[in-house]
Amino acid sequence: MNAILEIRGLRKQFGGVTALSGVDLSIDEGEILGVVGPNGSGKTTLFNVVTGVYKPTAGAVTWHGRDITGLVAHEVSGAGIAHTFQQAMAFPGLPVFENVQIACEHARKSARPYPWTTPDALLDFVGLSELAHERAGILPFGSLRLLGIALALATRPSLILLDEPAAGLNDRETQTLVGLVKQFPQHGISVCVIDHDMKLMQMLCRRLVVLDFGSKIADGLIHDVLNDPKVLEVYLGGVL
Ligand SMILES: Nc1ncnc2c1ncn2[C@@H]1O[C@H](COP(=O)(O)OP(=O)(O)OP(=O)(O)O)[C@@H](O)[C@H]1O
Repeated sequence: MNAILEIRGLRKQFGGVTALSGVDLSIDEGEILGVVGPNGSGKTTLFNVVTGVYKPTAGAVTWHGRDITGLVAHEVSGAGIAHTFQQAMAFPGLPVFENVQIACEHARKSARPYPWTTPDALLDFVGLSELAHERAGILPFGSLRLLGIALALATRPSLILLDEPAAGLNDRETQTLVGLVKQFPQHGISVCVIDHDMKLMQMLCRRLVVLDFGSKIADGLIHDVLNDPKVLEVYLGGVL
């Protein structure tokens, strides 16, 4: 496979806390990669360091062969990497449509054909057209998550990092989310998804990475990883 993102020796220290202790990871073109791990294992920090929210303490991030280590968030977004957050990042006082419109106005220039170039197309894709004129702040939780996806897609990414996209969603909303995310690769968008929900991971991912205390302890086909004794030990009595 062709790696589009390569992470080498990534380390992040918060004072005395080592959130990432030298992680190597690659994401292939067209794949949906899952990242799991117990609370505090460094998953969100990994996304935050890749997307420029935090600067790494050491290590390198390469995107399509270009060193993007330490770029700030808008530069990473401009390079084609989008990020959805555990907490929705919409403007709560503005209508849904305007939220998406603002994001579309900041879309990067990309020569690649893109299926969702207008707010209407994005809202239609995520199923929020009927709520276009509601204030984002009054949306139910599941709809807010879908808005977060529309905002990320509006930037025209070729890689999207999803941080616990199904947390708090009911089964129907989770199925909707899975249906959307599975379409991304056919539109040239690779995916890396963090979640605690192994059923979700099995629906979405072929490959799974496991972090524990800031280190990668497994990386392989999801079936193999979920049967790896090291992984079972980490999750013993837990979510597996
Ligand atoms: N801004 C910060 N300042 C200080 N410590 C932090 C900060 N962000 C994360 N940490 C610490 O780094 C470690 C990894 O946290 P992180 O949020 O990346 O884990 P996680 O795997 O995403 O956890 P969860 O599954 O609970 O979201 C934890 O010990 C956390 O307390």
